[in-house]
Amino acid sequence: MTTPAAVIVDAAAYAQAVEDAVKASAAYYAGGTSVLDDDTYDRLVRGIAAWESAHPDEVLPDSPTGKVAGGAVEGDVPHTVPMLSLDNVFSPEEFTAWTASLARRIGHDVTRFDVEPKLDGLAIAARYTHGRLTRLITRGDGTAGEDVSHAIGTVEGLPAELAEPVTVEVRGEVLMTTAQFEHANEVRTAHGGQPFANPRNAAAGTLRAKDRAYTVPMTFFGYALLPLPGTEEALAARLGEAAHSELMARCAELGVNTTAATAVPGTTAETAEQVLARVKEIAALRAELPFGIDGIVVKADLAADQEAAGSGSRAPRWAIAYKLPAVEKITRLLEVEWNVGRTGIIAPRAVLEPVEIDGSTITYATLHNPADITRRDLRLGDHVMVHRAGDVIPRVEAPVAHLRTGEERPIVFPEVCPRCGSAIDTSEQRWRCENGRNCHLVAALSYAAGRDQLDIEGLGHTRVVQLVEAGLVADLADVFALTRDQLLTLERMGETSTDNLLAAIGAAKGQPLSRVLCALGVRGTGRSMSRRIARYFATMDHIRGADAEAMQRVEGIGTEKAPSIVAELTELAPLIDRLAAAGVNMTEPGATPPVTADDTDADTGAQGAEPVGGPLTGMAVVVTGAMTGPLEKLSRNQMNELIERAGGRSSSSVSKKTTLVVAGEGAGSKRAKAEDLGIRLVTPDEFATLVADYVG
Ligand SMILES: NC(=O)c1ccc[n+]([C@@H]2O[C@H](COP(=O)([O-])OP(=O)(O)OC[C@H]3O[C@@H](n4cnc5c(N)ncnc54)[C@H](O)[C@@H]3O)[C@@H](O)[C@H]2O)c1
Ligand SMILES: [Zn+2]
Repeated sequence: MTTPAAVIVDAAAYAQAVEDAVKASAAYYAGGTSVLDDDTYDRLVRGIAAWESAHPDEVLPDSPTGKVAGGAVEGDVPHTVPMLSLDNVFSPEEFTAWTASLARRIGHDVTRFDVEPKLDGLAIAARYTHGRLTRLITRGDGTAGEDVSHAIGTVEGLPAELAEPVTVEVRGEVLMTTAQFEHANEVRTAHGGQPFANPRNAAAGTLRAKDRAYTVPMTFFGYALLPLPGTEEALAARLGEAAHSELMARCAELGVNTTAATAVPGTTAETAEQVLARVKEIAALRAELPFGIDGIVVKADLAADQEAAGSGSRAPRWAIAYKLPAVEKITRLLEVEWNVGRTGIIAPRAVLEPVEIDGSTITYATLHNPADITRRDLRLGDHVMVHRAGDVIPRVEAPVAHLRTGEERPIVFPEVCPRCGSAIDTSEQRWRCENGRNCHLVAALSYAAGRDQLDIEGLGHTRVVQLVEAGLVADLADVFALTRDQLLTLERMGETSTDNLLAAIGAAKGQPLSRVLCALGVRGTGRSMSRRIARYFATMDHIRGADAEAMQRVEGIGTEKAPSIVAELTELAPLIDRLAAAGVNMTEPGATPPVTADDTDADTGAQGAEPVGGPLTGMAVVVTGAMTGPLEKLSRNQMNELIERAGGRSSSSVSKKTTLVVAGEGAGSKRAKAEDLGIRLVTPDEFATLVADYVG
């Protein structure tokens, strides 16, 4: 489950890797500003360890291996008992091997195990004198830590006063819950500071910061309880003999927060199998926990077993961290897309430089809502911490602000609905298209009525919204059923505009099949594809009769597109029937249906659709510049329709395959390219003469 170690090829690369790791580690523990994500750091250290085991004589004194905190941290407050790190296992096999070696070391199977979540924060020692919290100390290098008593009062779960006036040290993890992290970044950016990349970094940076103008809460979970020099003798003896599970219960009695209060309480287990079953359970709950965990800690429960196992300089031998795959990686935020959901919610989505997290390549991540983007101070081009756990949709945790170059750009929020163009309701955190559930309908109808489709003048966006809101249309066929009386009930709809609109709707019924097809908005069939399909099949009946194989005979439709077009047309069948019943034209002028196998040899079938004998037969034509003369009023789409009626193929770019370029006034680069390639050029007037029989 781990990513491979970084490959170190020589001594110079090794020295560089050591330097990089120590630097990253120092930044990580000091203020949570490492340039590496944990997975990358761990890979680097595994690479260093691999090189060192092959070159044991060349190990550098600075090497992070075998040291608490990679040797990058120091402290001046000595610990009574070292605060160590933990060794890792990554699989059930490695775990079972660990239990076996521990059994060998202590001379019998471990009597009982504790299984606890491995909280992803920082270790801290909290000293209580006669029940009062007097000192907070970081882990440091394990022997001595740093005094961070200034943080007393900001850590939930670590009471100022215990339930009993005892002198003890509580050890545990300080972290930020997801909610605390969000809050911390909000407060921080509001004060002009830079956001933290993730909760772990936020806890590290916050714990060590002194004299902040603001305080942000953190949370503590205890996982050890031990005597101090001032502890009453009997109590010290009891603590020294107690099993870990008993100490945890004692912690809770004293008023200290422990994992007992969470969805993943520490439990005990008798066998390695039971431990592994519990590991699975905790791993499955990981994605839903309100705080981060990076593994499961397994400990020998009994003090006697722990004592028999002893400790190394970096880690105890009676405990192990069963690591879970990394759920966070650093990558770049390339773009933000705005998608409109079924209910009209407009949700931002991050487009990322692809990054692999736990075996999956992540390209998109949710950003929740616009306020969230502002709160996180995210910018395009930012390095971002991306989080993905289980099957939950990946999310952008925060920018990695200390990696900014100054080239980052602000994220532009949409001013109108990106789908239907209506206004956006921004009164809630989640923005919503004012058309709500009708957004899709408004977009679909506006598109169908557009100039290049049914070209219904007077049926612009505002009018469509009005019709939909009045409940007069629920699909395209309803437009053709509108009555004069219905239209007259609408606001700002006088007699003249009503009659004009009805006339335009009437005229739209005569549009060629290619435009009717385009108006249906079948995915993968824009203007030119709709024309090709319509010219090939000539009638809607033939189009609907085509299976995927027949559909593929149309130029540009491959094995992927064909079935989806066929399927969508089947879905649209009731709508198409109603359109036809309303008198909408379903044939393509000038095209002849393909000859089918029923009529003649199957072999000739494919040729059937090519319009025969037009003046542009076999030609690839590009139109550029402004049209004049008889062609003046034609839009580019209408020009393309004309070309295809006359037997040619229309294209928007000039290439070696182009046979003719119609260059009007103001033609620029396309004309120049045609000249370069020696392609035949004609003026709009010459072209109009050439296709005279097909104009209008
Ligand atoms: N990104 C970076 O640049 C960078 C640099 C250095 C270290 N790191 C990360 O830090 C980790 C190694 O450092 P480490 O030694 O601080 O921690 P560790 O992951 O090796 O584990 C030891 C720590 O686990 C914690 N812990 C959580 N729950 C516990 C429980 N129930 N019982 C006991 N301990 C518990 C304690 O703080 C303890 O000190 C690695 O995962 C590494 O990726 C990252
Ligand atoms: Zn909309």
